[in-house]
Amino acid sequence: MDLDTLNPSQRRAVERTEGPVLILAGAGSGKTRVLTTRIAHLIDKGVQPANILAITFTNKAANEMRERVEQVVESDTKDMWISTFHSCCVRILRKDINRIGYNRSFVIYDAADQVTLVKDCLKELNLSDKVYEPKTVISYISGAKDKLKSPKQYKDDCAGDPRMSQIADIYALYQDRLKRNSALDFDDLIIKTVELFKKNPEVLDYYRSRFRYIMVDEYQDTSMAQYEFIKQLAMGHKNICVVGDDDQSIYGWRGADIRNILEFEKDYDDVFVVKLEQNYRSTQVILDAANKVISNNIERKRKKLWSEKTSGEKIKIELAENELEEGRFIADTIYSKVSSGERKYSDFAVLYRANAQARPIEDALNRAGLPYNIFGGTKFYERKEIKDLVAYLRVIANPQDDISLKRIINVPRRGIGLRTIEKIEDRASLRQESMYSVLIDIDSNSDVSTKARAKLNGFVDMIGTLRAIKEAYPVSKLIEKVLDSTGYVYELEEEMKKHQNSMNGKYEEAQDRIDNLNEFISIAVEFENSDDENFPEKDLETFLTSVALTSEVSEDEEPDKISLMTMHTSKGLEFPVVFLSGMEEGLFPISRAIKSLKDSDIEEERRLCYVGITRAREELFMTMTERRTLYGKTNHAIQSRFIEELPEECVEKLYRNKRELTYTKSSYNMLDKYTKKYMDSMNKGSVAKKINATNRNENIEAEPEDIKLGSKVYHPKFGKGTVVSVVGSDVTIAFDNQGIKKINKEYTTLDIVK
Ligand SMILES: Nc1ncnc2c1ncn2[C@@H]1O[C@H](COP(=O)(O)OP(=O)(O)OP(=O)(O)O)[C@@H](O)[C@H]1O
Ligand SMILES: [Mg+2]
Repeated sequence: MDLDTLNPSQRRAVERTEGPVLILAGAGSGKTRVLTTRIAHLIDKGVQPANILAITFTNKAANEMRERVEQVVESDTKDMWISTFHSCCVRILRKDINRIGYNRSFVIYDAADQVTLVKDCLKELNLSDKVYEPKTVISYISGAKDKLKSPKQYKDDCAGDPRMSQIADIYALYQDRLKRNSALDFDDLIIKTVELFKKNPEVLDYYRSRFRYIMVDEYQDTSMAQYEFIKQLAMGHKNICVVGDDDQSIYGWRGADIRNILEFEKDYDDVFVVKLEQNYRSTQVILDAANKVISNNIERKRKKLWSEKTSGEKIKIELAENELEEGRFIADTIYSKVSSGERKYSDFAVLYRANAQARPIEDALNRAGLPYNIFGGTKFYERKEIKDLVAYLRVIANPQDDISLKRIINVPRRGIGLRTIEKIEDRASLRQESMYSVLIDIDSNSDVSTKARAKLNGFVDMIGTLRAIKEAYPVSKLIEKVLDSTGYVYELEEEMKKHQNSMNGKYEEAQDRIDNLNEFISIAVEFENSDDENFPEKDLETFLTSVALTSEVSEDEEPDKISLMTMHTSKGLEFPVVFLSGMEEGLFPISRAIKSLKDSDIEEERRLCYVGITRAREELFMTMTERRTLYGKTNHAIQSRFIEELPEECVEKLYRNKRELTYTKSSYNMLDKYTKKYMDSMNKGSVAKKINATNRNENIEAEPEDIKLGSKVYHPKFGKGTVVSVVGSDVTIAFDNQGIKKINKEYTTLDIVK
């Protein structure tokens, strides 16, 4: 294997195979490449592939990493685990979750199932879903889980706050219902594994001795629960290598804790730290822009990044009239570069902040006849017919799943009314059993009419028959059986016949649904034929797992297509030409971050911008509109502050000759108060801006240990000051113009004033 292609720092990180290693480096510096090479190097040295565990951020990244390793090593790598946190934990749980009282054929609930379940819990607790908005409740529950807080601990923490303590009760019931349904949500996949390891040291021991070498990519975005999981596994041998970039931490809202990466050095002794400074991805222009934008963040470790690709085209900025014109600009640009032979479609990526922005871009690409793939769109799996079919499959795999059972018990309509369903539900909760158990001996239930009982028995028989054949049939055949014996396709065909001659769109709609169901059968066939090591078994449970875990990613990966995705999804990827669309205040940075008035929220948006910019290898476009219609509302758009932050010499404004962006008094008056405040601060020149104007080059960057009582320091936002106290990492500084502030020196880069 060829280590010569690596630079000396990269090489050191590859060769240091024993003990804890931390690679902290900026975008495009070869972190992922180091991990891949390190795996190959370990195998070369004679380490068994089965002893290796590598965690990546997406399934796509996992597959790429595996392919690259397979290209360079000769041994069979089938037993090596390269996967996401979620897939890795599912594999562990499928084997042993029964030890903590769950059924091994558990189902995985997605966001929509979670909402349904929370609504059920609210009903049971007599709470209004207006007061306790399900999505809000779920985000609290998820936050608690990410911090590994049980319902009881959460309740204790919330004592004295009636609303939060009520949410703790919902959380408790929610967990209880999940368990009764033999279901896990995404957060559970991690925390139940942590619990399994805690309660069953022999299981942990098995995995500790199995995974002798652990590697984690994109470590800056691991949540506390994921962090704990890795720590459990690694604490024995401590052969753990993590790579990350604090400037790319973009999942704060999901419980990811940037401090994990900064504190790695404290948790493991004798950490071998590697910094990589050469960027191999982007031109210097792109890097300058990225470095300049991110330098506006206060909470970060300062880094230098340089590239050998010195030249490079300027960043082009387009101002379009509205989102349709923006889409057209993107389509036109791509079309002209492809038709001139300069580029191919797969060289391009169009990134956006919110999924809803994709539609006008898609429209424009469709109109121009340009091929594209959407990544991260859950659209297909969110369709009603697909969710119905998946619900059937889940009930067949695990009849305890009440949420799925309720979804399909009367779909297609078979005369089972809401009243009957409620009675069954009541009885189930009285007997503390699943609805299916109640259905099995429905004849002993005199509340339900004879007629209804007959229908319910028919349903139970059908499910029973499908359950009986599930082992004997490959999944794709089983699906055909389901579609057939439930009458699902029959109903759609009838619908088509009924509307054959009408123009109301119902005919096409039914046809579309049948097409989608057939497409789902092809997904099952693909699953049966694939040799994806993350899903070694080919049974129904594994298929459902693969659907739950991969539904974020588009399956269709034709070679030459434009990629469309959110900025979040683009992490870790690279493209020759990148468009960052919707560069507008309120969209990017997103209004939630602006309104919270917390610097840390804007900083997270800025890190996302840094991720977006650094995806580009050669050319970068940024687009914005004057007016945008989104979520049904039309608004004046204001250029994003991130565009203001770009170095002027790196930018070319394509709209310069058309019209400069100006705001009239009336358009200003239409802005919301937050945007006005931002505009005002830009016009007047905020304090921060003035202070930044002092020449930084006069100062020298301080290591945390250089900061002592009496030191004269320079802070990028607050300016010059004098240290008046140091307690651990907390430094109190009296600033010349900004009063006294307390700052954590580990998370902020200060300069010493000469
Ligand atoms: N030593 C090297 N010589 C030549 N090319 C390299 C070298 N190291 C990395 N590269 C290339 O640079 C690009 C960026 O590398 P990689 O994706 O590993 O960076 P990264 O640090 O993981 O970036 P990100 O932070 O965006 O995930 C890749 O195309 C990779 O093949
Ligand atoms: Mg990477």
